[in-house]
Formats: sequence, C-alpha cells, structure tokens
Amino acid sequence: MSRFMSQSPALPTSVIQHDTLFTTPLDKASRFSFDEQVVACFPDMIRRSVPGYGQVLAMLPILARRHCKYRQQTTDGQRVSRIYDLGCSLGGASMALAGEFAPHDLQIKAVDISPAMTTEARTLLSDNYPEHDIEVITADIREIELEPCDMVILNLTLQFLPAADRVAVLEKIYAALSEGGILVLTEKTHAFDEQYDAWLVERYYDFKRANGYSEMEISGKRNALENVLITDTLDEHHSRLDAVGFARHLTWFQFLNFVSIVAFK
Ligand SMILES: Nc1ncnc2c1ncn2[C@@H]1O[C@H](C[S@+](CC[C@H]([NH3+])C(=O)[O-])CC(=O)[O-])[C@@H](O)[C@H]1O
Ligand SMILES: O=C(O)C(=O)Cc1ccccc1
Repeated sequence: MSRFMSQSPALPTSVIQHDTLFTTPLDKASRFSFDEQVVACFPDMIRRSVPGYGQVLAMLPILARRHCKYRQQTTDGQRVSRIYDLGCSLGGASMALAGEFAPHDLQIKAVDISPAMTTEARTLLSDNYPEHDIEVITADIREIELEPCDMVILNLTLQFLPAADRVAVLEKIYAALSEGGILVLTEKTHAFDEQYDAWLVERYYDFKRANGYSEMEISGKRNALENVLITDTLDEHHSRLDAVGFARHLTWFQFLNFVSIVAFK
C-alpha cells in the first residue's frame, strides 16, 4: 500500500501515547509549549488535529525527487541533495524523505528549538534510518546559518514565530536555496472574510470532534494556542513570499484552514 493509501504519517506508532492534554478543566489555564508532555503524545496529537498531515508528508519525497538535483558537495567530495527540515518536531518530514531515498542521496538537517523534541527525534531517526546522513540540531531557526541547499521544509513551523520575524527567516531560506530549489511551506491559516473563516473554524472543530476530541479539549487547546500559534491568511503568505524574492509560488494543498505552498527559486 502506498503512503497515500494508508494516510498514515511517517511517525512511529509503537510508543505513541494518546493525546489527553486538555481533558481536565485545570488544563485550560496552561499555555501550549513543546515540552516532554507534548512530545509523548505528539504523533497522536498531530494526526488527529492536523487535516492532511499524512498526505503532505507523503508528498515531500515526490517533490524532492523532482526538484533536488544533487547540487551540493559534502566535505568528502560526495554530491548530495541537502534538505532542511525546520521546526522538525519528532522528524516526521525527515523520516518521510529518508524512507524514499537511498542513504547517500540526501543530507538532511533537522532543526528544532525544543530540546525535548530533538532528543526524541535524534533517537527515532537514528534507530529507523541508521545509514542516512541526518543531523538533528537544537536551535532557533531565527538564529542559525543555513548552508546552500536544494529543499527547505517549514511544515507547520512559521506559524509559531512572532509575526515580525517571519520575513527574515524566509529571506534567509531564499538566500540559501540553490537555483531550482524549493521551499515547502505548510501552515494553519485563517480566512480574511469573517463568515468564511467562521465556517472553516467550525468545520475544523467538527474534524477534531470526529477524531475523538471533546468540547473541553477543543476549547482548552484553543485557549492554550492563543498568542502562540498566530495564523496568516493565504494571501499574506503569498505576498510575503513575493516580498522575499520568490518569483513563483503556488498553493498545492488545502484541507479546511490548513494549506501547503511550494515556492520555487
Ligand atoms: N524559533 C523556532 N526555531 C525552531 N523550531 C521552532 C521554533 N519555534 C517553534 N519551533 C518548533 O516548531 C515545531 C512546530 S510542530 C512542526 C511539525 C513538524 N514539522 C512535522 O512535520 O511533524 C507543528 C505543530 O505542532 O502544529 C515544534 O516542534 C516547535 O518546537
Ligand atoms: O490542535 C489545534 O488546534 C491545531 O491548531 C493544530 C496543532 C497541532 C499540534 C500542535 C499545535 C497545534
């Protein structure tokens, strides 16, 4: 069965805890953060609360196959495609790529600011893909320097940066990408039109209900994400990509308020 048919994310299923983070009234007061508690249930949380997550991951190696052309050279003279997975969490995107490429084709650099995430990602990636060249880096993507690369993945990460920092990160990505390289930007968005937005939000909550979340869990998570996950509109994303220099970019995926854009250098 292909990864599309199963719709399952590349994340491991053996040690996943069920997401019970906002099941009691007390949880309502807490601010969402990517700590050990979230790490433990993250694969379950993301699968049940991000529409299309598995399908976006399944498409990454297909996009990489078309656009990564071994343009980079390692210190030992090997020609590879270098891919950044920025805000990697447990490395789901990196795993989706590693699973479809031979070890020597890719050099993956997976970066996350949360040490709880990177500690677990390091173990998962080296256990599952011991032959692949995958480096997991604990760092703030606003501060790291990027090496020349063929593909950058921002899968649900830009939305967690302060709005004022988003342009600089995209400029840095644009500068690091080689000609012919791509950025894949996946985000939760909101609609500019209030009525359309209300409809999308309500259907999104229906999606969460259908995936077993209670009213308390839905409202608890909404409160915890306030001022933490700050969405832009799809138009704002495209305007920003224009502003940083990407001449061509298109929305290739949308499922309710979740979208994925590919931007070509
Ligand atoms: N400044 C920052 N620098 C680095 N990482 C950051 C920063 N701010 C937040 N993060 C990290 O961005 C990740 C966002 S989750 C990405 C899913 C993953 N991409 C996936 O394909 O499974 C999306 C979600 O949970 O909705 C978290 O791990 C944060 O620690
Ligand atoms: O659950 C939500 O309300 C979301 O917006 C998606 C999500 C998934 C994982 C961490 C943070 C937000």
